[in-house]
Amino acid sequence: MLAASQPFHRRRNNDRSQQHLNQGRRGSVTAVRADSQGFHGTATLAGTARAQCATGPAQACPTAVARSFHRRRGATRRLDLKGIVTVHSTEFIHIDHIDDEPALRLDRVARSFGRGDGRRWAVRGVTLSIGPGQIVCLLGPNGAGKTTTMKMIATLLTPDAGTIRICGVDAVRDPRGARRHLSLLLGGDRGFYARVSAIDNLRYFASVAGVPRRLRETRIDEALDRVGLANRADARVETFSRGMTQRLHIARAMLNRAPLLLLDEPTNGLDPEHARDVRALVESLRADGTAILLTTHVMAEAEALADRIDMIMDGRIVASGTKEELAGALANESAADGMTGTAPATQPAPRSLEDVYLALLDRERGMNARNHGEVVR
Ligand SMILES: Nc1ncnc2c1ncn2[C@@H]1O[C@H](COP(=O)(O)OP(=O)(O)OP(=O)(O)O)[C@@H](O)[C@H]1O
Repeated sequence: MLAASQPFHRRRNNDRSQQHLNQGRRGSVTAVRADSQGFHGTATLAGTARAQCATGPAQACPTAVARSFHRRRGATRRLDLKGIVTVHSTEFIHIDHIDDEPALRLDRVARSFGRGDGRRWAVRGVTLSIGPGQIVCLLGPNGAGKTTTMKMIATLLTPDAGTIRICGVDAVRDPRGARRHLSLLLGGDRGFYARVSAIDNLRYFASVAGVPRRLRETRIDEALDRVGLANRADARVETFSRGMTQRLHIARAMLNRAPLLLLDEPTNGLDPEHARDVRALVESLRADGTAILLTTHVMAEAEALADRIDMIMDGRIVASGTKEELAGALANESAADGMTGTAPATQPAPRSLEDVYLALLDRERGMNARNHGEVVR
């Protein structure tokens, strides 16, 4: 296994051809291994790239990139190499000029509902980005704007202002193009044909998701296997428990191998055992290089999974960082307030994410109340 971001190439390993895969001036290629059969595994590539496949096809490659290799064998052209590319026994791939482009970038995104006096802002200028293999958790109280943000990213709602780019594609100008790079998991009991088997449901959704016909059965088998439902593939969905249905949702979300996965409360209503299974699945998707935006009200889940927590309140990101960074910022503020006499200097440092979250809520509500008071006076 090659170390992350390590450029590499490989010379003739059999009598077929030279094998070569290297890194460009920017960006990274991670988690690729080579053996006598060629290159295997998952290359996580950030950005766009100029790529060449000189002598042979990239076999069993699931992404648009790899499909382009099949079609344009021997040709050199500009390809989108954002997200994950699984490369098997590729004869010759040369990659240069990888631009750094996160899987998701939101810039001052805003959305309101209603008109005239009844107009209310649900999201007020959210800016965030997520790179490959990163899990960002959007945490916030009911009505904070999490689902509205998710829906805008999923192109189900149009923002009133701001830009959303998914793997470099503008989601407002080109929603169809953006959708090719994302999967949305809303979960719950709905979303499948109850009287149809799990595998036939996935066949239907694979065709809807635009998975090429020749790759569908392999993808479906892999997805069912990965979520532990291979032995229930022919069972009707109506016979599934909640946990099984949720795992089937994840299998569905895996079909198009999107580099960006949106998970809205993925363990909502699951018992601890099934919630643990779902979390393990989410972690394995991150290990593949998938960028994941997650909403949850389960603090332990956010703490266990998130590389970064973006706390949203009243449509704004009010804090962003790891639990330790958020706790540190709160402790510094508390110390500064102690010095100015606006708060006791000896407030205990919040320990769990729940403590941090509740302290941040108190801080924001206190600030809002003070600002409101100033306006009223
Ligand atoms: N279709 C809609 N019409 C009018 N208002 C809406 C609509 N959808 C959301 N809102 C409002 O936008 C605000 C944000 O709602 P949103 O569902 O995004 O919050 P949330 O953080 O996902 O909440 P929860 O944790 O309860 O799911 C709320 O005040 C909500 O009432």
